[in-house]
Amino acid sequence: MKIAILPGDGIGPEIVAQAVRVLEKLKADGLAVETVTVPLGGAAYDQYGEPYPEATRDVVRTADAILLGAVGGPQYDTLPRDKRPERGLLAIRKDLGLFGNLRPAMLYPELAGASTLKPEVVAGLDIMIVRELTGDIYFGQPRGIHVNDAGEREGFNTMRYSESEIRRIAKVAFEIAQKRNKKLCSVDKANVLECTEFWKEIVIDVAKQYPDVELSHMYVDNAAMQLVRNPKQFDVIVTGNIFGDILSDEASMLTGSIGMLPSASLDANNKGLYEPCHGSAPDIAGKNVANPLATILSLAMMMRYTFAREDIAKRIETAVQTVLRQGYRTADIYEAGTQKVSCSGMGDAVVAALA
Ligand SMILES: NC(=O)C1=CN([C@@H]2O[C@H](COP(=O)(O)OP(=O)(O)OC[C@H]3O[C@@H](n4cnc5c(N)ncnc54)[C@H](O)[C@@H]3O)[C@@H](O)[C@H]2O)C=CC1
Ligand SMILES: CC(C)CC(=O)C(=O)O
Ligand SMILES: [Mg+2]
Repeated sequence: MKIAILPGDGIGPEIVAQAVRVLEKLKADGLAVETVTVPLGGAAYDQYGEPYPEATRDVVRTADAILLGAVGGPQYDTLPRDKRPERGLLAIRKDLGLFGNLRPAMLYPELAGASTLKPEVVAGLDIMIVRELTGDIYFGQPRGIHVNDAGEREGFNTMRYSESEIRRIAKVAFEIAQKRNKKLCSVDKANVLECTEFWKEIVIDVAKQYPDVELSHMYVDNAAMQLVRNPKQFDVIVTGNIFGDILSDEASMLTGSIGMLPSASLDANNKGLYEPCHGSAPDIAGKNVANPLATILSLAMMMRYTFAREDIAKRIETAVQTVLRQGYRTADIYEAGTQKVSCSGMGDAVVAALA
């Protein structure tokens, strides 16, 4: 397993260090793992003047899988736009063709009290959000800030999806739905946006190849509301890049914290980049208080999707469940009666539970 490690910025290095400790434990137990650490985002800009430099590109293109922390920070917000850390993240996703972003929102029963919803509303919650990751308004041209014909400054972005982009992500979502509860909800804003009206039309067409999957459609505003009203009505959600970005952050709070939500970003051959759904959390960076579990759970997803090692994925996920059962909590999921631990303290507990 050739794994590229991209710590990134803010809390990135702290949380990735804990996942690397898990990897080292697996290696000590006999797993053939080779890692190379390279910068992305602000860290890459600091070293190379580019958020996705050639040195990083060369390594990630030949790696089997990539583990990323997060990128970004206020110190980079005034850079020219193409130098900003977030552009480096968009660039690596595009460069590697990582169009399929899986974001599972699952409630560990031990965290029922940390969820923002009542325990009876979230008990057993297990939703898979399938977010398209290399199209939509995050990539569409034209984009920019200019002076318009009326002589006024204007900002603009373009929401675009080609038929093939919609078909391939719909296929991913239908296949995941087939392996789960055969229920797929496609989220759009087809009532006002042509781009997502087209999305809906193509998803309906792809559905003909999956007659065993029950397809429904929901406008994104209603979906945002339904997620906090009755989240268990959803099993698999498929949506575009921006709606999936927003809905997955929302869904994370049902599981207790954004620090619990892992992700896999896959190409057509299951080569993948694995990262927590959250950002670089500059407000808590360098304090050793961030929750590393989303990153550790992303490593489990790597074992499952890229390396087809369900046994190792389960071993990591069981270790996470064990530490939660033992009562260890980082600050974001802390409740009275549990034991507060630091980011590295949580890493210690997970490594110990892996034994
Ligand atoms: N995939 C990535 O690399 C992403 C990068 N970003 C970037 O991250 C920077 C900060 O963005 P924000 O909007 O503040 O979002 P954020 O997700 O970094 O933080 C939002 C809130 O959640 C908390 N939080 C996030 N992860 C946590 C963890 N593991 N444990 C405990 N608390 C956690 C933070 O402390 C903060 O209060 C920006 O530069 C943004 O562009 C944002 C989202 C994704
Ligand atoms: C920072 C953005 C490029 C991405 C984002 O928020 C995400 O992928 O969750
Ligand atoms: Mg996001």
